[in-house]
Amino acid sequence: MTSYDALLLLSFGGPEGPDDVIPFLENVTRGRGIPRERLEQVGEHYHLFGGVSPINQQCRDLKAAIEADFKAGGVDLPVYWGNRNWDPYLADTVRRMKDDGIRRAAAFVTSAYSCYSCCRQYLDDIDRARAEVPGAPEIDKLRIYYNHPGFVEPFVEAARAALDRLPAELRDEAHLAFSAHSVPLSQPGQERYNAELNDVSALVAERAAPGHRWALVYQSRSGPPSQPWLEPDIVDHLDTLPGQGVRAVVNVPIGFVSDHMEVKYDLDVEASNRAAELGLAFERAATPGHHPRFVSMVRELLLEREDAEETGDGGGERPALGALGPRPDRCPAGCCTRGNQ
Ligand SMILES: CC1=C(CCC(=O)O)c2cc3nc(cc4[nH]c(cc5[nH]c(cc1n2)c(C)c5CCC(=O)O)c(CCC(=O)O)c4C)C(CCC(=O)O)=C3C
Ligand SMILES: [Fe+2]
Repeated sequence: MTSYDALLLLSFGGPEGPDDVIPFLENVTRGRGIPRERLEQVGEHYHLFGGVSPINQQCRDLKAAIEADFKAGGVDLPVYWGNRNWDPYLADTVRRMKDDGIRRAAAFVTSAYSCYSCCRQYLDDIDRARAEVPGAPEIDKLRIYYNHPGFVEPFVEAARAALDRLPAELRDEAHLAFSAHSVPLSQPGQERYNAELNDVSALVAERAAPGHRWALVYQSRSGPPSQPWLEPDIVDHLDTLPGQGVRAVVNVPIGFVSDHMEVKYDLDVEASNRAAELGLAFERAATPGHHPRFVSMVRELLLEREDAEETGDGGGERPALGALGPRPDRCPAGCCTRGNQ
């Protein structure tokens, strides 16, 4: 028996053709003070890929994999999918869930960390969508999972695979550059975000490439230059490496769940081109995507939540690797808002 009657996959959304690009970017940046030139630049990244972001197909693949895993694991729940910034918009999905008679859903968000953009903003999305739909189901976000074995293990495997793709004579000395989406230093939760990223990067480095040098760096910053964001940027970081005798780099996009546009352009085009200019061998590790271990984590998080409800506390096993321990089962009121890290 489960106390939930559906799983909601909640994601960012992305354009699916050239005409979607600008309206999508306007949705993402509404009220956020991102310079117009930056929007046009980012629009060009999407146009290089025919105006199609990979993220929606990745959500379809993940949804199908979760459905298959639920079926095999004896969890008899429908899976719905809704986005913050593009069709299927969350409010439309919530309306459909209500029409289907769903009363209480658990939400799995395609973002693994704590910070305003990663967590609170999705909670706000849920509140806003529910407010638009009278009689909307209750929707509970599952816990933050950046240090869950189901997130860490696929990265360890992917980092090893990327190392193996390097020329054999450079493999043993390769430098690991872990990267995550930058956020403004003014963003609530950024210190915690940085600490979580450091913790899990250390873990993946130690397991995939013990003894190798590594660094946590950032990418995809978008604010005006006057505004401080988390640094260093991956491209600036690459520039420093040849001077330190580094000849090969494995880039692990530890901040992301799937190979979406920030990975396909900012890493596979921009960072990879800079590495080539610098004469560095460069391999980018895959993100979890719909890796079976990542997919089974979704079921484990759901069952863990149900178990906690039955026993009336956060008890039971809550797997978490690294030094920081599991995040609270439910985000405390005000987490990742100003004044609360
Ligand atoms: C922390 C974080 C994650 C990771 C957590 C998570 O996954 O949620 C993330 C993911 C993503 N970011 C994405 C795309 C964009 N993010 C932008 C802008 C911004 N991101 C920010 C932060 C993050 N973003 C911030 C602080 C901004 C500034 C505006 C604001 O304060 O909100 C912009 C505007 C243009 C620009 O880049 O300036 C775009 C197009 C896509 C979709 C890619 C695709 O289409 O495949 C994904 C998954
Ligand atoms: Fe973003």
